[in-house]
Amino acid sequence: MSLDQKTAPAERAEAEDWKGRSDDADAERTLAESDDQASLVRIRRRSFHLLGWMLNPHKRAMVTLGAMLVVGTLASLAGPFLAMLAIDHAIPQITERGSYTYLIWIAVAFALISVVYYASTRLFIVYSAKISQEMLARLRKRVFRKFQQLSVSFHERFTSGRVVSRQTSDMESINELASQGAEELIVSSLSIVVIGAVLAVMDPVLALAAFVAIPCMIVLARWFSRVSAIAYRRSRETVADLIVYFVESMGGIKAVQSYRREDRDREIFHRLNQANRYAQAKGFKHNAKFGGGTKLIGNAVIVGVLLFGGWRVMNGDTEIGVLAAFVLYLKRFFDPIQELAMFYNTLQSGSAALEKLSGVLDEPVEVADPERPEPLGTARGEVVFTDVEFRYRDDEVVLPGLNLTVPAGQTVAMVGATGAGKTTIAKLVSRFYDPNKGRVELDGRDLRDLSDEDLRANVVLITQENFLFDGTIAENIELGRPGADREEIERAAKVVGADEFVRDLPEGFDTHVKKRGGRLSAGQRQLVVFARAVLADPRVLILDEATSSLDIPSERLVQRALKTILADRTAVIIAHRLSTVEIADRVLVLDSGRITEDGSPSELTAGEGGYARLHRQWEDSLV
Ligand SMILES: Nc1ncnc2c1ncn2[C@@H]1O[C@H](COP(=O)(O)OP(=O)(O)OP(=O)(O)O)[C@@H](O)[C@H]1O
Repeated sequence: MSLDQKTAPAERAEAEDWKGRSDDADAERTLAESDDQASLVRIRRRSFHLLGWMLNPHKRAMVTLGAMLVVGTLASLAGPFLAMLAIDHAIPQITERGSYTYLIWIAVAFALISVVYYASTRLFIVYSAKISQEMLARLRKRVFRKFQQLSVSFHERFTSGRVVSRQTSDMESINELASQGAEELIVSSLSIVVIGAVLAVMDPVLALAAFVAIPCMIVLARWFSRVSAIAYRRSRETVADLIVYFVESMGGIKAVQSYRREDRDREIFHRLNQANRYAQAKGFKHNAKFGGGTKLIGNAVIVGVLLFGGWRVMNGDTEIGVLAAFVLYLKRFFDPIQELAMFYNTLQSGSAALEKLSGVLDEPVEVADPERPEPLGTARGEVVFTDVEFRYRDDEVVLPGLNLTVPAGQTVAMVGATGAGKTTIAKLVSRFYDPNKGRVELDGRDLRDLSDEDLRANVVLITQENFLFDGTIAENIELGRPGADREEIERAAKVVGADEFVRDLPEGFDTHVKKRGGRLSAGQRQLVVFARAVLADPRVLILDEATSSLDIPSERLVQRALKTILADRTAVIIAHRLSTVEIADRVLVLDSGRITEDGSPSELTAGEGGYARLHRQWEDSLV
């Protein structure tokens, strides 16, 4: 993990594959430079597809919600019109004939419309929130599932910070778009059209005078959309950088503290924080200019309309109630224009988030389950590599053409210098990756043709990571074979010698291991993982440096247990400690992805090869 300042830009470049069009300026520039119109079209189509998937289950509800919104908006717009009727028609009836009937009808209509407005707004808010939250929960679930399916290679390339940012800031942008954006769009557009029409009908000349301001508003709105899009994008980028850095830094907190990187990390975080602050401040500055500008234009129009309208009233060209309604409507006419420009931002960030999330969902699952898996049942455990060539993405070739047969039941130890390719072989047997060329087979079946279920039931990899999940020791062991009873769990623990330390714990097998097993020592965690593997009872067991955190007595204990555990299954042991190698039937020495020595431990020890040399050095060290 890199905690360096360069992390963010490097990651941004990495993120290109599943970025949205507007994830960052660099990405956008890359697309623009290559004039990759096809990519743009593909990304847009991908986003629309995702949007369609999100909206599909709610189509009917959306129509109902739209109707509620239209009713609510129309009801809210009725006020000034009723005021006009009251001033121009109802009040003259009182003054001329002493009749209050017209005014009472207007008051009743106003009360009814208010009730309609209240009911429709309330229903709209409750149901739109329900639907948007359902939509988001469904999307989050799908994205989570996708992240689970994506291969180890994906997660090795994309840091957890990026993944977290997809599930947080991107979801938030979509939430904003779904919960406020759509409402703003409908209410604002409807208000502009309805008010414009009402004004034009009430007094076309006065309306024309008021509409002179529209081009100014459009120019201002276009300026705002342009500058705020840049500021918005910058603030989103900086928020994402903050999340990424925070997650990465906290993920490596032990290393940060032990290497005293706190000051440096604080400095980097401070810089990212400042960048975010400036980006946000810039956005607010634009908002202030735009908000103030629209108000200024709106008020200038109202002043103009008052003067011109007053003159028209004096000349008897229009009614005073019409002028009052005009003034009331004009305010509501310009506010939506302002809201539409703001909506543009929500739309921008929402669609960028959609693009990125649709990219994640589109990411090919490199190690995919076959469409029609070959049934395996219980395997014998023969593992065969045939002409296997492998490289990590575009890096150098790690395995140039490996041929290896491990007969069922054999215990093979792999030794070799750091970087020789031992772990890579283990990952290929566990199918965390597929070979670029050649085949890896289990009992004559290509691993690519096996269902994930069959593969995981038959092949188990134990690494030195010793990952324990949040839960009790018993629950962690039970993961090996879900549904196993307590007796089986305790027996598995006994086989690897884990029962002793477990019994010393206050709650025995029901002791909570805390986050990632933090309650246990590294060696204890390893024993729990071993017990889990014993319970799983796979045909092929791969141990990658799996005993490295055990102390000598525990290792001896596990080694004794290993003899029992490995007795009737195929095993591949990767070990730096030669004591572990001793129990193997066969030793492979690896160098740059090639097998340079292959034989029983005694044969190789007796020879003159690299293994014999290593073995002598090891014996000398023991002395
Ligand atoms: N995820 C990865 N992405 C790119 N290259 C990788 C990756 N993992 C390993 N490599 C490279 O592949 C080569 C083989 O690595 P591997 O982990 O298989 O070696 P190893 O023999 O297990 O080493 P060690 O004994 O240190 O664990 C190394 O050159 C390493 O840099």
